[in-house]
Amino acid sequence: MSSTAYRSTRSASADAHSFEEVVLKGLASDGGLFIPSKVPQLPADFINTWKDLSFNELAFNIMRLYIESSEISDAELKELISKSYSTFRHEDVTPIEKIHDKLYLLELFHGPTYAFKDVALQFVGNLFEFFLQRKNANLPEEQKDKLTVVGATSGDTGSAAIYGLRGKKDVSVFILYPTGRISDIQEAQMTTVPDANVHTLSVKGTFDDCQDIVKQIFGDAEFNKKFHIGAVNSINWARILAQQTYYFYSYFQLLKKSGNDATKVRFVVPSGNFGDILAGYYAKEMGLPVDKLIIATNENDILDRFLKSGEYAKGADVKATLSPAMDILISSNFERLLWYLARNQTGDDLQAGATVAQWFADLKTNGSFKVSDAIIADAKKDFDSDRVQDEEISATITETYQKYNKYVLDPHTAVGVKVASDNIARDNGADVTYVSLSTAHPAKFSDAVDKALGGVEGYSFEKEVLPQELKELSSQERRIKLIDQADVEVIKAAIEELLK
Ligand SMILES: Cc1ncc(COP(=O)(O)O)c(C=O)c1O
Ligand SMILES: N[C@@H](CCOP(=O)(O)O)C(=O)O
Repeated sequence: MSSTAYRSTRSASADAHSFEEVVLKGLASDGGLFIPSKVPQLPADFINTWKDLSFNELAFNIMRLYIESSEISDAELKELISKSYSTFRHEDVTPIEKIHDKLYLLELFHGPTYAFKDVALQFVGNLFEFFLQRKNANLPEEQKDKLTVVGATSGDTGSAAIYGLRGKKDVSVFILYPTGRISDIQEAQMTTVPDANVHTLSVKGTFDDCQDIVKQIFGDAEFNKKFHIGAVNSINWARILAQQTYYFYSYFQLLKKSGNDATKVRFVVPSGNFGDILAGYYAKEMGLPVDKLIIATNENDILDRFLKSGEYAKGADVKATLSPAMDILISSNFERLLWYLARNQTGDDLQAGATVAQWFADLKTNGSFKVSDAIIADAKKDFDSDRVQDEEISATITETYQKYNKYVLDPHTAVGVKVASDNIARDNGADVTYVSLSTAHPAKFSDAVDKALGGVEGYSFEKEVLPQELKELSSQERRIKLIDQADVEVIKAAIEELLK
């Protein structure tokens, strides 16, 4: 049975949206995020019937539970999935790598831009194209629906969105990134793409400024009506949906690799905007036997502070860390989890919407809100958290390289590995296996990797880490448009101008 009625996290009234509407709108008009109010449940014998499926077959089975076949037929969904993952370099799409008996890495960086975002954004790009082609079939050019995708990035979403959408018919994409706060390779990936439908805006400010501007643009009814704004950030439900597959796939891979020995499985997820780990929450809620989901943050630790104190507080300034893609003050996707936590208290969807709307109004006016002890206790049934400092990131990269066959971690993955290792030490030999998500290829973050490994004898970034494809980017011409004011009106004007 599929779970097809989507609603907004901030709606206090009966609210039902189709999958297509949710994907094309991105953000609800009340500022909330779309969610399936009922999480579908797995078939009772899913372990036996699903454990030997390929990545694509699993993706189909999972997505089928969330998308009505009257919206996308079986054949169409299979075709979308197969097209999306044909661009990956690894036959398993997202393989797992054993580090030691208790720790596995889930490698999510085998897609076109070497980051976990490709798993969702290759699919989202094809989905946009599918819906638009269907809508626009047989319409004269001037009546065709055109989508203007506007996204904010701290480096990885932008490149993955651009590679997912470049050259797509009837879609233009605008990516805002904070000037000087992304790595050189990330900027090269985004700005060397020559397709006419791709635009990048380098904004003087932080990622949170960019994310805020994007949300303001979604809230601007007139602009939205004129340009049909679409979302590629994880506020778009399709991102979260597509990311669920690798929790299932890695669970089954782990069962095989460990000879069915992995009884308690915990996923550790380097987290910023809370999209990646939220996909794991849905997998767990559907019935995947995950013991815990562990949020690993860098020093921008709003999520870790929340789980420890119950207060969701923006904090002071964002800190520039060695894991820049996670330098985020407000985790926009956390709102989805908050809705389920609020609903668990009363069982009432409408009441949950009113509660979440109030929390976010408080966040806007006071910079924080606090939830009850009961809600925190509920969150802790599924989640645990920890924060990692820059020195620990460097030490983890060095230690992993030296101890585990020269395996090179990217700094975000190192945040997860550090948290997993601390948990393993605390478990004191207990039978728990950790799968830590490897969210980017180390080549994307040469500064952090070189800082950790530069002094290690025999190490060479060029020879051991940098793929030829990324090496070639450095000599390509970049198109950089600087925006020296993090201001929504300035950005809107730039978008209008470029669309002309
Ligand atoms: C490499 C990398 N790791 C981790 C994260 C955090 O993921 P999320 O924002 O889904 O929590 C990001 C950015 O989102 C990222 O680019
Ligand atoms: N770390 C992200 C920030 C945007 O997050 P998203 O997952 O909501 O798109 C990035 O790399 O851009």
